[in-house]
Amino acid sequence: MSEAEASAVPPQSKGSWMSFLKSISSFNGDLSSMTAPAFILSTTSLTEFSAYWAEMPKLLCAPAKEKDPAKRSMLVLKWFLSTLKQQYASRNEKLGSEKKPLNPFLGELFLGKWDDEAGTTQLISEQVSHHPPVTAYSIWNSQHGVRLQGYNAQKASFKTTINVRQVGHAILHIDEFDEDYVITLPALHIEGLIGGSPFVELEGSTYIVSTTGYTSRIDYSGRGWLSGKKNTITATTYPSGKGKSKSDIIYTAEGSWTDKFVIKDAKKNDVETYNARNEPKTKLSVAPIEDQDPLETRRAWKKVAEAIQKGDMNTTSAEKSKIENEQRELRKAERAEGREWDRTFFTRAKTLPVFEKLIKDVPGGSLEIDQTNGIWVFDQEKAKNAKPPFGPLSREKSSAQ
Ligand SMILES: CC(C)CCC[C@@H](C)[C@H]1CC[C@H]2[C@@H]3CC=C4C[C@@H](O)CC[C@]4(C)[C@H]3CC[C@]12C
Repeated sequence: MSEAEASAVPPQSKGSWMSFLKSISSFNGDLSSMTAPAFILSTTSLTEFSAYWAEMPKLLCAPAKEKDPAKRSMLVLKWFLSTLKQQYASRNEKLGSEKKPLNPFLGELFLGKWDDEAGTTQLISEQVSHHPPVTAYSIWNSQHGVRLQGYNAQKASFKTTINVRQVGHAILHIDEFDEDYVITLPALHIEGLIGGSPFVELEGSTYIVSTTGYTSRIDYSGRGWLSGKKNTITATTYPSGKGKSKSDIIYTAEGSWTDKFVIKDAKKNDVETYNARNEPKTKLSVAPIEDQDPLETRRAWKKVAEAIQKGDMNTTSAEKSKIENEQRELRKAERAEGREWDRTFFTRAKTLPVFEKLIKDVPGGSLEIDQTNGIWVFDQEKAKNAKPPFGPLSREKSSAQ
């Protein structure tokens, strides 16, 4: 980096930033094992990221009201594209750069709900694995009969920058039509590392494959690519399955996932426009910390978050160590008793039939069970029986009255 180039690295952190950059050029792929300088640490744990899927509940629920399956797949595409800005650019916008999230402990929970014109939309997010780190979530709106569930892990590699491939998927279910949409997750890399203000750029392609017989493919590109513009997306929706042709495109989407995009039909008429800058978000409500269970993320990480906020690295690492030691003890006890940590809301499944069926339409798509410590599904029984203060279901009831 030239002297003249602007740097977001605080003067007193220059040295630690340089050694951090050096250390990642030889790291082993486990993002959680990376140690980073204080100014780049986030006070938010990855379990909270699941909320990005539904900060605009209206868009998530919109497909459930559409009778035509082709239009429904277009509305699912619109909702998916609308989540990208929250997922991949919101820390940037709020904090000035991407930051290193807290690495969730096994069993960590994040519970909340959105109340707005779409009714109540519930969120349950749980860290279902620590080695490798895997976060599972279930998001549902009973009034509209939509349910989203999924889980994800990250595989990182270093080649000029941090490159991250996401392992995992999301599945959207619409009750009214008893249909499913399997959603794959984009690969990303980090830009702006040298200057100390990292941000995410998406790359490659992802798919939304549906039991209705329509597939959307989304292509991501950035500055160095054909379009030359950052955060570019182009997508097409086409019929899938035997005897169908991918070139029989029924919808296209084009634009930017942080700005505007347009969806057109086969006759090139605009059918939907979206402006990420204007779209109103609904605030997620989370129980006050004192009412939360000790497994809930904001309660569990409170002291660490406060120490990070103050820039107090000694307390940060002391409080982090407390959590890590406690976790080590728990694992030790489980091993000694020959059992495994009982996840609060999710269970391991042997197979995932819908996924296996639909993923055939995704080039190279597979469950990669070995990368996620299993197949994770939301367990309705566990959720029903969850005792307060977990009771997101009881929280749902009390709020509906
Ligand atoms: C910022 C630099 C210094 C450190 C790198 C931090 C890494 C661990 C961060 C940067 C961007 C982050 C990703 C940003 C967005 C998402 C989408 C979400 O649905 C799952 C987690 C996932 C995939 C994050 C995983 C962790 C991540 C890859």
